[in-house]
Amino acid sequence: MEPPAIRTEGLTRTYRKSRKRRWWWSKPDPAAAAPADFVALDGVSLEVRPGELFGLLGPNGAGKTTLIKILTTLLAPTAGTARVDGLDVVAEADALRPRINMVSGGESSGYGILNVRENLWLFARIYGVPTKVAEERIDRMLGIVGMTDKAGSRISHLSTGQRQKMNFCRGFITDPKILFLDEPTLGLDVTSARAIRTFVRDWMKERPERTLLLTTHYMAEADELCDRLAIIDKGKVLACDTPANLKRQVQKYPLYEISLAPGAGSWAAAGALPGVHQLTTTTTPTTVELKVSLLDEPVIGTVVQALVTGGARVLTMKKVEPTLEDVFIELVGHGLNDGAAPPGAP
Ligand SMILES: Nc1ncnc2c1ncn2[C@@H]1O[C@H](COP(=O)(O)OP(=O)(O)OP(=O)(O)O)[C@@H](O)[C@H]1O
Repeated sequence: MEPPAIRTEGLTRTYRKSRKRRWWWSKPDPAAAAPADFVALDGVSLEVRPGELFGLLGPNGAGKTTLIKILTTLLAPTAGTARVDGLDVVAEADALRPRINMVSGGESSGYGILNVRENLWLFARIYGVPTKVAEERIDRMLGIVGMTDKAGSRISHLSTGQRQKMNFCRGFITDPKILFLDEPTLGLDVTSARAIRTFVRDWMKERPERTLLLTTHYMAEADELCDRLAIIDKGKVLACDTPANLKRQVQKYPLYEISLAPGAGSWAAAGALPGVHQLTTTTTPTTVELKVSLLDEPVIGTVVQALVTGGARVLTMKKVEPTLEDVFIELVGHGLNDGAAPPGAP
């Protein structure tokens, strides 16, 4: 039987916290405790099947990159085990490396004095891809990201987004069995991000044995692309399922979006009403957006009444279907992109 594409058991990674800086004239304090290690990954057990497009969804600092670095042999775990394509990422790293590839949206790899084509060709040759095949793949990939006209440009002359697209091409040129994409569309314009998503989907369909692990902050991207995904926060996996099943978990709570005029009144009382399950707020330049999930449908009347009594001016209100963001809020207590901010009062 084919092994799982990725399997981790109790995977843990701690980082050593640096000691507080001490001036040379100050005396060492023998009572000062050594700083505790920081746990970036905390006992993660996951299984990704061959052929899956699997997502890791979590806020900044959740541990996604740490996990990807361990799976791609760039970082050793502190405890636990990880196998990729059946191979142990520590003991069998050399055998594993030719089968995988990794692209990180934020990285700036490549040689500035070489042009785009030369950089990609060099990388393909390091992986042993024959020149003719490499040339064909380079042409195809540059076409997909709309950079055919930049093939002869030195990478030191590229914009940040163009560099990122070149790196994206690099990930596919070796035709890896298992590919790791860390935030592939971070900061790209809408059209480029859409082209990349379409390509990723087509690439997966082309050969059923390919596996792709993707991290993203973008809920819609995770929802659109991933067969299954793990929601990760503070180094722990909080949930792992298909996007549809995850959303089903929160479907039992009727969900409303309410737009308020900014600066008018208070919504704090609404969040504390009995029957209100969760209330989160987002402030836009023109409105304050409330998202309220309820234990029971009729509670919406009480919520609106509390808002009006508090002096808030309701602009629009609609019932909505849950998104992955709502699953995340349910699990973590705040939105993916708004830090640890609790539902707040004005
Ligand atoms: N080399 C390091 N030394 C110390 N702490 C580190 C190191 N690398 C990462 N960390 C910490 O480990 C935690 C997890 O970081 P990681 O980069 O894995 O998160 P992430 O989920 O990829 O976040 P982001 O979405 O912001 O990229 C963070 O709190 C980070 O500060």
